[in-house]
Amino acid sequence: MSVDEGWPAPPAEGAVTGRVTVPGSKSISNRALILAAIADGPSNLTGLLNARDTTLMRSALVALGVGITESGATVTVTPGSLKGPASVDCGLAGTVMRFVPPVAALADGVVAFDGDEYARERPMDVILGALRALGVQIDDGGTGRMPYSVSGTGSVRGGKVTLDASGSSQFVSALLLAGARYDEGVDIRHDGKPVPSQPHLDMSVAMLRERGVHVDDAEPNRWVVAPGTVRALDTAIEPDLSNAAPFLAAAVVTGGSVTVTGWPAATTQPGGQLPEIFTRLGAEVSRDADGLTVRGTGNVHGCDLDLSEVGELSPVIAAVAAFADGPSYLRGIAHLRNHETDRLAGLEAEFNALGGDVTQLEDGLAIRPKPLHGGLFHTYGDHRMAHAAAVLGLLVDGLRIENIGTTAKTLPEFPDMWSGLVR
Ligand SMILES: O=C(O)C1=C[C@@H](OP(=O)(O)O)[C@@H](O)[C@H](O)C1
Ligand SMILES: C=C(OP(=O)(O)O)C(=O)O
Repeated sequence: MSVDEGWPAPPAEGAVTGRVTVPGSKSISNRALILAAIADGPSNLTGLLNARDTTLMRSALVALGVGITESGATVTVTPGSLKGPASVDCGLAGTVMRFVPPVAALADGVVAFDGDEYARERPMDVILGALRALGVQIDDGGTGRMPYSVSGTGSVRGGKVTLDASGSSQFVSALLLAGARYDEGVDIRHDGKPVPSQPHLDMSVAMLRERGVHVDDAEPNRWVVAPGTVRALDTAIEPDLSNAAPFLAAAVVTGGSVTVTGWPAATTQPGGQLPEIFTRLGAEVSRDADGLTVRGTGNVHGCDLDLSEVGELSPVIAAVAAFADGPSYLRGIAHLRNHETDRLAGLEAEFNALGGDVTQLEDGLAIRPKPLHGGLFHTYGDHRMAHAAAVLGLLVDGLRIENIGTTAKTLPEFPDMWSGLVR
């Protein structure tokens, strides 16, 4: 058996300076694919992310009977009549394991879902329970987890459903995205602690409205999707701003300057909050026609940050905070325990193994900066743990990243792009 000795994280030789172009947003790409698959005609998608999560989404939709072809930079999605039997591999993709079952419910036949070993740990009970309440037959052996199968009859009644989406916004987005195709549409109420990741909910609603679907989200914790057609739409996908985060962070911690090209003027991505977050951490942010530029000032400030809306940015922010002039508190992110790994436990364990002082809070992390030493940083199959490790490795000699290949979940080019920027 070969032992993974880890990818030597390139140390910064000085201030990291450069320009980076990141590929398409995972969250927009997978929503665009789902919505195109249930639309009233073919859609042409450009700038679609090509990574493990989008490949899994494409395969899932093709297995259900959707046509997907590629010509140059354009991916054309042609809706077909949705049919089982089919098997869907979800890998570790939350957007596949949560967003595809509500679409599979519209298929005629049985659709079986499975995924990576750790995917079986990610909660599914809320979305499976909601689908049952909307009239869908699901078999999960009573576990509320993967593997499960959805037995569709070609249509879904839909209607009212109450759920607790405090564990993941994806439970709500999943129903929103397919709901217009249900006979009665869908009327979702959330009952529980706050739903995280508001930008991702806004993204779902905005993308539905762009395709002519009527969504009423005026009442807090309630979303009503009218039954109707999802219009086909040719779409250009924005760059993935969450994947831009580690590159910008490199400027923050080394006192350098990094520009991410094509930064959208307006966005529903959580990364839209990065300018404000990096400013609070001590950096200077500017934008021009070329993109967004973050300049490190030589000082990183310890901060108390509520990251509940932007949880997926937390690992990289934690890495920046490890070099701050005082402690930082990252709050509102208890749901990170449900991500690709238990990110709070993972960040605590791995930072502390390098000599750090990180403790889990009930809903987040306390990070007290300390001198760190090298070692093997475990990623737990989590792309964003690898991003965090790479940021640490800029200033910590001898840091090696176990399974750097895990970055292929959303950015297969990460190791090359990172080495290209840092060296
Ligand atoms: O809808 C989406 O595309 C996502 C929603 C968020 O999930 P949670 O609300 O579970 O954090 C986010 O963290 C994930 O990376 C992508
Ligand atoms: C939480 C994440 O992914 P997923 O879509 O698998 O939930 C993430 O990318 O940070």
